[in-house]
Amino acid sequence: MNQPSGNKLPHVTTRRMLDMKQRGEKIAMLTAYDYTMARILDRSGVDAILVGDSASNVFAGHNTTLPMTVEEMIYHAKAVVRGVQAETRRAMVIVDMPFMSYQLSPEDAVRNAGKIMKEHECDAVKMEGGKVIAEAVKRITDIGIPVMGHLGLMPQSIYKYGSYKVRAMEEEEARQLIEDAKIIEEAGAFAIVLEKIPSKLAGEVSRSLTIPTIGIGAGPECDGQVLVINDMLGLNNEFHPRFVRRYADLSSVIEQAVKNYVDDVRSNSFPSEDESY
Ligand SMILES: Nc1nc(=O)c2c([nH]1)NC[C@@H]1CN(c3ccc(C(=O)N[C@@H](CCC(=O)O)C(=O)O)cc3)CN21
Ligand SMILES: CC(C)C(=O)C(=O)O
Ligand SMILES: [Mg+2]
Repeated sequence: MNQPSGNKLPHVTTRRMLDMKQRGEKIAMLTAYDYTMARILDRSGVDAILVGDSASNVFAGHNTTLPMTVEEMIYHAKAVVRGVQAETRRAMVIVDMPFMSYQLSPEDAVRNAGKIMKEHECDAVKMEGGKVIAEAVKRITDIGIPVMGHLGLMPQSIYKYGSYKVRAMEEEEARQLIEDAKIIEEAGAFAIVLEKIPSKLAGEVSRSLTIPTIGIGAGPECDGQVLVINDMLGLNNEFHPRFVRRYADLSSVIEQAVKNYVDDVRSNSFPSEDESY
């Protein structure tokens, strides 16, 4: 059935993600921040595209994700949604709620989640935290907005941790994480990102939940994986923690192409007659 707007719903839905977990099919997610990249990702068959607040680092050049605003997230999300709509709209588009857009109160969280959902046609929002944000997660899912959780290393809390080291290495924090995962599932989340925690713990959490876990630096026992697109394409080679697998070396490709262009301009070999009117 066609939507009244003429826009299609995504092929991958929260329901489909749950089915994938039950069938043991892994979920492949990547981040994107713009139209061009979103088109390529959707065409390539990725299951979900995360408009991450990592845009703060890789797009805007900040040191942390904290400066990102709701308006900036919406700007990126709109571009990404246009990208998947230009393709088959297969992938789900999930948008990170930025720092301080859901921590203040459940009311504020609902307002901001609603704003993010209303301004474009993304499919879900993502929020970092356990017990503390459970009420907000429940309120947001209750009004019909799918929520993805995010536990383990939570970059919006980096000033509390003081480093990007592996989380939940100790018994107490691991126990807390298992409990938080359960709480976020019960609050209504459809999936949970597990960032930079031991594989064994991620496996335990994945088996204890009905909803899928999406890991980043959390080992092979998660129900899916996510990476920042710039990292996996080798666009910023300075950032290379062990959980990043580099599938391309695009920074070298771009550097060489730009060098060639600069040489061609300087030597007057670009543009040619064919490239002129
Ligand atoms: N480009 C990029 N990729 C990411 O995965 C990412 C972002 N940015 N920004 C938001 C968060 C922050 N994330 C991070 C940041 C650092 C490490 C990390 O492993 N850093 C150091 C180790 C730090 C330590 O052990 O003290 C490293 O090995 O590079 C991991 C995830 C994940 N997210
Ligand atoms: C690393 C992923 C999970 C994320 O939250 C982001 O890109 O902002
Ligand atoms: Mg994020």
